[in-house]
Amino acid sequence: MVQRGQFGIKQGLQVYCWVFVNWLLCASVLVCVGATIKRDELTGEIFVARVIHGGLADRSGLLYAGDKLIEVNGQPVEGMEPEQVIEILAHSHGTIMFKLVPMSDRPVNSQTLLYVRAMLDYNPRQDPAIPCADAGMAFRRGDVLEIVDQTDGLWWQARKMPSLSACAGLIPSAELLRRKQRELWWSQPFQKSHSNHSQSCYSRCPSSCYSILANPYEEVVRHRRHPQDKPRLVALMGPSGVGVNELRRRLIAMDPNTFQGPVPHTTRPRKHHEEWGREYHFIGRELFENMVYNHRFLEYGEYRGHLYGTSINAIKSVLDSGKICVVDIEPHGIRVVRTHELRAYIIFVKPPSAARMKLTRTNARITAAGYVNRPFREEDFQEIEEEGARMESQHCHFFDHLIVNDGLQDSCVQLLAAVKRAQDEPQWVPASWLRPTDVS
Ligand SMILES: Nc1ncnc2c1ncn2[C@@H]1O[C@H](COP(=O)(O)OP(=O)(O)OP(=O)(O)O)[C@@H](O)[C@H]1O
Repeated sequence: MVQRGQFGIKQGLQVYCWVFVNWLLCASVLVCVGATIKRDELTGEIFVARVIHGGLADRSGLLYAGDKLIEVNGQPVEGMEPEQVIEILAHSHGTIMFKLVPMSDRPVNSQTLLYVRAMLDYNPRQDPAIPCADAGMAFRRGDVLEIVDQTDGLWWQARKMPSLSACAGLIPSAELLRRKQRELWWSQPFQKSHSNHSQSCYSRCPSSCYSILANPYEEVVRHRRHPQDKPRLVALMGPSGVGVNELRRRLIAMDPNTFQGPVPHTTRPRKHHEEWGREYHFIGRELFENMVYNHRFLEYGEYRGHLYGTSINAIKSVLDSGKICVVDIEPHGIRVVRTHELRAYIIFVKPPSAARMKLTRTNARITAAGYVNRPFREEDFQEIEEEGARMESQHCHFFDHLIVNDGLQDSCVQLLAAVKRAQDEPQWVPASWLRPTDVS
């Protein structure tokens, strides 16, 4: 708890008294005050470097970035190192008195809030460059952050959403992250071994490194689909064998008037009982290859000399009909469905432990492109678990929801609830989806 008082203004000097009750000592006491300080190397003067948004100093409205610190508890601070000032504060009990010269033009805070999704992990405790690690905020890939202050080009202030704490923390700006990631990326090929390095505060992206370099934070907005809008595409992703197809089949079977899969294209000849556009869109190889060339497929492959694929147009025609299109995707399909056009809600189907799968998959069969159809072996469960962990660690920042496919019944209930939320409730979506002029 803190009480404060403005003691006086004299010849441009202001004296503030801060009384701390139930004082909690932390490594850098200025974190309690909610401000960081810096020293002008030419003059030796100490300045308030930044005021942490929502912190004590900010809420009091008494300290501003740029104010010159003259005395702390009666001790002149000019010429001191910032650490020495912090030392004085650390030994203060009950009352802290600041004497300072306020900066001449105190800024009016006119910043608009920005929301971003982090595309990488960050740990201020492992970042030697951060001005004050205690004031830093750790985050993980996929976290949505509210950027409350971008005054400093290198260090932003942010809160993690949903925001429970009123106080913001320091995070590296997009520009600083781009710089750091570039340095890290360039330095890696010249290092002999990766195993004995101390862990970096910026975890290097394992894939699509270039796009993460360009955009370490993706701007997002909270958006609720209008009832008249097309439904959102639902994309299920998971390691082969986890049960993605089973869940998709069951969802569609539960309510075929609401859910539908896209009709695939194939170059194989039509059988007499098949109808064009019902089982498949039957097309010639030349047209199929042309569609591949023009990136019109979410995915495609060859089986016994014939091409098969799921086209973007087939997905769009389900959505245009007002039904919720449900597809399964591989990791490379993420960028195809995460667009202004398809606006996919991505659900990761995560395997339970190999031991749990061994118990629950006793009657299950592993199938792969018509070549394999056999009961699961113990090593299959191990592989599914490992592949699931790999997928999650590499792509978790793109997942809107995660379901652990343990019991099938329970997973179906969870899936249905998630799909309903995706259509009816506000979700964080890339801001570019709502700006028609942006290329997504
Ligand atoms: N939760 C579950 N409990 C028991 N069996 C399950 C569960 N989920 C899926 N299965 C069974 O596991 C087998 C594999 O599932 P499915 O074919 O859906 O895998 P998949 O993830 O689509 O893999 P692939 O992409 O290789 O086809 C099927 O026999 C399915 O019925």
